[in-house]
Parts: sequence; C-alpha cells; structure tokens
Amino acid sequence: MREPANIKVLLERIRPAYIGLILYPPSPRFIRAELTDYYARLTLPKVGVFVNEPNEAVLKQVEVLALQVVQLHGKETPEQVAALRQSLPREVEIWKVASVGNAVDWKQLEAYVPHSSHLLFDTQVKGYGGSGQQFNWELLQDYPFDMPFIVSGGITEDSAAKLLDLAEGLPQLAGVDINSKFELVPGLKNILALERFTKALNKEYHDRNKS
Ligand SMILES: O=C(O)c1ccccc1N[C@@H]1O[C@H](COP(=O)(O)O)[C@@H](O)[C@H]1O
Repeated sequence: MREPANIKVLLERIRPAYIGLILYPPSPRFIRAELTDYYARLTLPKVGVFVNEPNEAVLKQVEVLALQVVQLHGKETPEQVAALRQSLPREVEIWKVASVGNAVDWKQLEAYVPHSSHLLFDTQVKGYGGSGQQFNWELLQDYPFDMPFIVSGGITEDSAAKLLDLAEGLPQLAGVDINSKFELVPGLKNILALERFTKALNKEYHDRNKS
C-alpha cells in the first residue's frame, strides 16, 4: 500500500498482521519516495517487496523504511539469499517467493529453506507479481518442509472456503497475501472488500469448528 488515507482506514478497520510496500519501480504500486518518513514511522509490521535488487539496496531500504520482512519476489539465487541473511539484522525475516507454474520443483526450493523464514507461493507470470492470477493450489498438498509458507496470487473475496480447505491438511500454511483483487485502482485497497473477506474467512472458520 502507498496512500496514507487508505492505510489509516486499513489500520482502523482491518488491522492486518502485515502491510506490503512494493519496492519494484515498474509496479503501479511502487511506494511514493516523498513519503519515506511516513512509511518508516508506521508501527504495523512492514514487508518490503523486492525484485532482483542487489543485497546492498535491500539492506538500505530495510534501514530507511524500518522493514520487518524482506519479500524477495524475483530470481534471487540461494547464494544471494544466504548472503543477505548473513547481513540482515537477526529479527528481519526473509520470505522467498516461489513462482508456481504447472508443477513445483521442491528440490530447487530446498536450497532456500536454511536462509528464509517463510516461502511465499505466487503464480508464475511473464512479469513478477501483482498479476491477479491464481495457480493450482492442489500443488501445495505436496509441501515437504516444516518451514511455514504463505499463499498468494489472485486471492479474491470468494477464496475463503478454498483457503480453509487448503489449511486443513497443511499446518505449515501461515498466512495469505492479498493484493490486486482487493483494489479500487492499483495501489488503493478496497477496504469494504477486505472487510467482507475477513468476515467470510471468520464465518467459514467458525462454521467448520463449532461443536
Ligand atoms: O503488486 C505488484 O505490483 C508486484 C510487483 C512486483 C512483484 C510483486 C508484486 N506484488 C506481489 O504479488 C503477489 C500476488 O499479487 P496478486 O494478488 O496476484 O495481485 C503478492 O505477493 C504481492 O505482494
């Protein structure tokens, strides 16, 4: 997110666990440089979303924006991620994104596990993210690691039941990352849609768990 008025309403009405700051210049959601101090002062945990940035640039933004999480959404190698892990403050998490097409190469992802705190699964597209497209979540049924993961890619208001189906067999599913399907225009979240989604998730969860 990038607009202060929109973020204010989000904090009052939704209180999400994290807020994402897109640090990929070609994105229409790229943060506003003139608001750096404002973003840095936000008390909600901040996820900086990077695409193929050199580690020095990532480290600088972690400091300037006071990020709690670095989301690596490009083709960063396991070696780069290992080096970044060594240089980052201990408390800053790395979420490595895995772009999913028709299959998942678990062996290739294994190399990221020692250096990341979560894997984040998004849909493989021509660009890098924010596509609004879903991949086949059935592929995650084979998730082989203890490390928690996050599901992303085209999540919509209607995804609540499907997300809870997925969570039932996979205790490693730690969260969902919602983006373009909850926007009025790129970079501006539809807070009413977010409220409907969180309500639907809570209702579905309670319906499934009442005795
Ligand atoms: O949102 C963007 O513009 C973006 C650009 C470059 C890399 C990642 C980006 N967003 C991330 O993409 C996923 C999925 O988004 P969507 O729900 O399919 O729109 C999510 O992790 C965003 O943080």
